[in-house]
Amino acid sequence: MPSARGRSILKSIFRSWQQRSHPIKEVFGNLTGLKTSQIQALERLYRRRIPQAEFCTQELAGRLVELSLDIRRQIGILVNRSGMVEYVIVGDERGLVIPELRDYPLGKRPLRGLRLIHTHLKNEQVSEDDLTDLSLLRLDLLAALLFSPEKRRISVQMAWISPTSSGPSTITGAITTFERVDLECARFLEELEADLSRSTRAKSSGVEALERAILVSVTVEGTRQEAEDSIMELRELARTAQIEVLDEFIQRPRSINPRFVMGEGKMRDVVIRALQHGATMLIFDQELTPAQIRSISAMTELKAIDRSQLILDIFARRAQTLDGKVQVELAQLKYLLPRLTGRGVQMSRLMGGIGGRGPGETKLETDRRRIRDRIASLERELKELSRGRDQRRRKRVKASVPIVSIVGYTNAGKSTLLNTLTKSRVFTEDLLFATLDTSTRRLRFPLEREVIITDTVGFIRSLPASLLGAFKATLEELRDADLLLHVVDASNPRFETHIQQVNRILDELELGDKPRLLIFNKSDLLAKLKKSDTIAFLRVRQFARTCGGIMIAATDRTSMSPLLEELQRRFWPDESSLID
Ligand SMILES: Nc1nc2c(ncn2[C@@H]2O[C@H](COP(=O)(O)OP(=O)(O)OP(=O)(O)O)[C@@H](O)[C@H]2O)c(=O)[nH]1
Ligand SMILES: [Mg+2]
Repeated sequence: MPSARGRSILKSIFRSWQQRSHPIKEVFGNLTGLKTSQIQALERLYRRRIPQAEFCTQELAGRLVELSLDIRRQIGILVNRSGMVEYVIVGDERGLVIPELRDYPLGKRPLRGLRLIHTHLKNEQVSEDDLTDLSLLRLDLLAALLFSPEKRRISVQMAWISPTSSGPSTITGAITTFERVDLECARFLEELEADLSRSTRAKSSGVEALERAILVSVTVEGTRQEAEDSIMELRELARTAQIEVLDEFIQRPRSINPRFVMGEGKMRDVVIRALQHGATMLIFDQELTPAQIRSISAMTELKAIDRSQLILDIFARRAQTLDGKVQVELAQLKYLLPRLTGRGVQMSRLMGGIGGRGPGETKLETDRRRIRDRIASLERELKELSRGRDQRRRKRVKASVPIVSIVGYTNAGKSTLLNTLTKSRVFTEDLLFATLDTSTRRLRFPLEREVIITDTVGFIRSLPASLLGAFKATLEELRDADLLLHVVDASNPRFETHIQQVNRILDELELGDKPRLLIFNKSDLLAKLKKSDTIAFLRVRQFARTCGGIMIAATDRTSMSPLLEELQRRFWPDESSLID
């Protein structure tokens, strides 16, 4: 549970988003009940300068304590690396709320460039809430000025973020008298920042990932198991996009927070974890609205994207042919259009995707109108391309060669099957969405018989509507198919969900009544599955038996016979076996 103060920090940050601009030298916090002279005294704190070598002068510390005792509230100042006071904040007896640090965005730096020096009226030590502020806001340093009226002396306790073997964590120093603080401030911060940068880099070494992400799933529907399966797939998608996944969070609240999707407490945990691991982005398993993306990235100072955008991004990387490229750009623009509100920053945040592979930097500045024009022109181009496809199709239909289309969940082994059957070399890989473009090959049977086989883009749950729309053109070819080979990865314990999802998408494409043959692929891995997940193994075997599915290993040519026989039986039922 976040502490009361933790919550109030978040709330104050939320609130301050709405207050777009503020006069620079305003005193922050609740000033009600203060006399004008007291407010003026607080405002005068903005004129102070601290020499770079010191964290705070003794004189200024004395003044803060004095004012604090006068108004009986905590007072804090945020000081930048040049020793200038950037924020003066008034709290209450027990704490203070740091405003949004708009002029000090974090960017890629490990520390904010601001230190907090604040008074503790009751001589209490650095608290949990202090440490939360420190790590959440990544302050350079936090100093509590403690004051005991009996001794009439100021003591100091400091805390800072330090790299440790398990990631950055907060260190709290001992309480000491002001005179005995021995800190060469500028150098200390410089070295600390360098150490933190080094440790984050070292942690993420290995595969040079473009981004480091924390996955978040927030759902009110379904079981926990479903959420876990789905996030596991999101992890695979991230891997395909060469994103390093650092951690995952699943939250199943009673209702969804409309602004941040996850609850505020969870949000805080996520941000702290992001800090610890040096994450650069959050990926949500659920679709986010444009407003949610904006709120979350403003709040966390991390890029936030959803599953659809991740899939779009993968497609953008993978598109090879003109057809594929046109379709992906079309899908990206269609995804973007309703999300444009006309502000440059928001646009680039959305378009940037991962490592900025949106439809191009110059297009970022184009307005809705131009995007619409572009969509129209891409659609024309696509129509042109599909005309060529139509002609080829017509030829095939005329030649009355049976057409078999391979469909199935992504990574099921569709392209491998096509390759093995037709001895060709369509690109296959153990990543999602290896295939974006349909490939067509001939499969020859003896006695001059042949069928045409097409490989298609893999399906996935929550395929973004814009993508499905864009790929409808290529998937049009499925309409001509005499038979759909629905390839299932039998070694995947979630095979049933995959089958359902594929069936659902086929229905959506109005292909529900096409003759279909279920192919259970990767049978070579079943022995392993039997050991690791016996129940899944029994389920898949049972399923294949009851639905008349054919077990194969697409990587092994010799396992193809039952499939070839079945094809032959379906297309040339009168012929006796042609297979050797
Ligand atoms: N062990 C084993 N691996 C297989 C088999 N068939 C395919 N694979 C592997 O599964 C991975 C995915 O194969 P692809 O043929 O690219 O799958 P796909 O269905 O075309 O995938 P997308 O194009 O991404 O939708 C590759 O690493 C293949 O080598 C099989 O029978 N056994
Ligand atoms: Mg493929």
